[in-house]
Amino acid sequence: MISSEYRQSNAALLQIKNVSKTFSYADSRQNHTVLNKVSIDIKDGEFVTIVGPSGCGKSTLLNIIAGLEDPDSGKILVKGENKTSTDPGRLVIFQEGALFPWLTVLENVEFGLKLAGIPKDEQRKAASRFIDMVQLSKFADSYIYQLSGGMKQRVAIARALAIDPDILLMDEPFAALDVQTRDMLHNELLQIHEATKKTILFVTHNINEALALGTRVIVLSPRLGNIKREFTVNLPRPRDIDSPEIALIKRQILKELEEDFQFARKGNTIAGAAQQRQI
Ligand SMILES: Nc1ncnc2c1ncn2[C@@H]1O[C@H](COP(=O)(O)OP(=O)(O)OP(=O)(O)O)[C@@H](O)[C@H]1O
Repeated sequence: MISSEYRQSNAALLQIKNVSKTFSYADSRQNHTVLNKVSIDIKDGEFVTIVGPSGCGKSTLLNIIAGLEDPDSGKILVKGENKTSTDPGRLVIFQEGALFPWLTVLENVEFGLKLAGIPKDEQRKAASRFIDMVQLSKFADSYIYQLSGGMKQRVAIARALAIDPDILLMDEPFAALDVQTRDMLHNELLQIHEATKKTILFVTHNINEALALGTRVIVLSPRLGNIKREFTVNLPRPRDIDSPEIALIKRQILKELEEDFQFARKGNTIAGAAQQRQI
């Protein structure tokens, strides 16, 4: 829960400060610097999308923010507090919802609440509220294996919301779904954002998805291991992805990424780029 003083202070809820991460490989002499001093401030209630080509470090950044992975240097601050491990205040929803197939929808959503020691009747009340919010009330007693991919992702969203995190971290949660289901879930997620005012950080390699959802779109570059450019999208949502305004921003994003696509096609890494600059 965020205090009213904190809301009034207008400070960033989440601060990513100079985060760097390099992976080394036993079978290769080359290291791969995926994130190179990345800094982002996110305010309470913002819906920020991060877009970038496959392999640019989106998941690595999200995992570091969630406390699932350690940065080599840099810090993650939430409400000004340094965070170094996972906690229910920062929850990730993955592409595969990571649900328990042997439990029902209701039991899955109640699970985290049970772990948090919430009394049984409150568990039921909170779980039912969020199952209703993702429009799955009729399926509360269904088992996960009986659900479609889109329904599973709705359960994952309900389960995360029930725990009332400060920040919802979403790692390409709709990437495996068909286009119609994805569009439907975009609209549902926007309604949920409107209703709950949760802070959401959503990563995707899909520019349309980033532009449909985000009030701010951050373009991550694998060549820089950092932010290439940031766009504020001051257009009402739900948005018409084919509108001239969106098409204009999309062209700008593609232009920003063109260099990176060429760079990635050559199989380069940031370490390689640094070496090239020295030559
Ligand atoms: N644990 C790890 N060990 C070694 N290399 C890793 C590890 N995790 C990620 N990488 C490498 O870091 C780079 C960035 O990976 P990451 O998954 O963060 O990218 P991404 O932008 O999320 O890609 P995608 O859109 O395909 O999911 C990739 O080259 C990947 O192979």
